Amino acid sequence: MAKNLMIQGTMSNAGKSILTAGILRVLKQDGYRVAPFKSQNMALNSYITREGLEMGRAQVMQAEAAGIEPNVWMNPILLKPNSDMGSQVIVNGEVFGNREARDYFRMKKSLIPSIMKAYGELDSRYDIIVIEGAGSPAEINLKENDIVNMGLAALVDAPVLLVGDIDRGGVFAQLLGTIWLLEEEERARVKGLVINKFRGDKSILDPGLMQLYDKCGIPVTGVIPYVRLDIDEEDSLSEKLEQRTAAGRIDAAVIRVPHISNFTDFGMLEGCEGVSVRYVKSAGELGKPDLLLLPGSKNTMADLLWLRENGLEAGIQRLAGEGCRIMGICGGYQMLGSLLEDPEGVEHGGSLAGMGLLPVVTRFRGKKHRTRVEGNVGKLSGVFEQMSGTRAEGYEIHMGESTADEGCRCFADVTDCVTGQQYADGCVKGNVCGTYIHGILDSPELLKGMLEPLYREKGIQPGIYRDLQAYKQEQYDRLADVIRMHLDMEAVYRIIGLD
Ligand SMILES: NC(=O)CC[C@H](N)C(=O)O
Repeated sequence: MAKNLMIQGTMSNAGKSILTAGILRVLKQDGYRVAPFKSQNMALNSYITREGLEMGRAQVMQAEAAGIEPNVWMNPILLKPNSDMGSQVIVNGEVFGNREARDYFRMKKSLIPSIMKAYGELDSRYDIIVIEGAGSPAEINLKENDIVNMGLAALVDAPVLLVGDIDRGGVFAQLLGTIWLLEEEERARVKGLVINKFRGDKSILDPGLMQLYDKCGIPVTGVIPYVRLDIDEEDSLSEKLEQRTAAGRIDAAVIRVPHISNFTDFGMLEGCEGVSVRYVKSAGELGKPDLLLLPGSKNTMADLLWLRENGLEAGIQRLAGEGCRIMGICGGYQMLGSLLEDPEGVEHGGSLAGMGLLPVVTRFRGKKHRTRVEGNVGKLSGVFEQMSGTRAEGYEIHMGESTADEGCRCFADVTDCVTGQQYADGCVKGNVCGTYIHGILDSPELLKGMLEPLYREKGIQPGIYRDLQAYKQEQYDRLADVIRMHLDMEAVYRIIGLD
């Protein structure tokens, strides 16, 4: 049986995910077999495992930090909000169905066996499981059916570290308020407090820490400074979406649709020298980019209507006519087509004309296409010629299935890594292309083939294509250094029961 430790926060974005990843990294460096766990995640940024199952990105990042392959056991429930009222509920990697918030709240408890089964799989394989909570354990209106914070801690008998965010202010009230709102036996689980995102002089903070201890009897296990690391975390990703200006010389614009999903697709591009990636929300911001990217969307038709109403669609069509390189990924690819049909009301319902830039019709159906693929880009000409034959790999997550007109060029020939089935992916017409493959731009050869002609046109030196995996590992090691320096790891080992 594994030992465990749970990281809970005083609020969302207190830094639980990163702290969990950092602790996992330190434990891994110290020679333990470790795994992350979060019973329920709410995010549109998901990932497909080797088995073709869907899970949240935060646990993928944490698995990378722990040096192991991501598995749905690490995140048995994923909620993907697809309307103002509700979410698509994914249980153990597969779609369970759409649920309104109220209905989900009622059914939550019935998911405990699935959660415990997933946890049990990790329990038998690893030495230590570091569990991440969600939001705050002191939401007194939600406590009754809790399966993510103290409810889960009790189910798996985990000691808790409670993290507060000093950057947003009121950290003493956050921590004490949370402690005071807990039941006696819940409070007894909290073995240490962590102050996160601290900037300033620690000696000024110290008297406050003493008083905090006097008031609740729980020691402060660490004061973690505000650090800027390049790690795929929901918060930092959302900050990226606010990037508006094109400072680099190749201007890549990503259309920031309201239901944007899988925006990790652009991480590698962001790291290329001489390229600036900006996110565009209105027609006025569109400008004249060198490369226009339409990202995935959890609700393609609703987002297409949004583009239509705010004038962005007309702007994109104008750019297409002017020869701008346009690439749509998944939902973005679907929008570029001629028609979208949703007879069963899977996402939006009804049918809608697409942008008409690719001869493709998309039909939504009840079954999710979910897999990893690998293959090669086809023989392309014109602005995309240099991408021809390059290796293409990544993953697919979509409800819609697209059919391209006979005789038109596909984007890539791929093999489904789960079933072994071979098929043609996507479509290319002139300077517009579309693909279902998420993570496509992480393939260095393909990215090079896309960018090099642009570097040449602009007369600038080709950029550096970094080794994404090595770069990520380096970031996790830097995170571990910060954790070792500022979190009392001896105390953490004691709390885990490994002193
Ligand atoms: N990941 C995506 O972009 C999904 C596209 C679309 N919502 C579908 O499910 O078909």
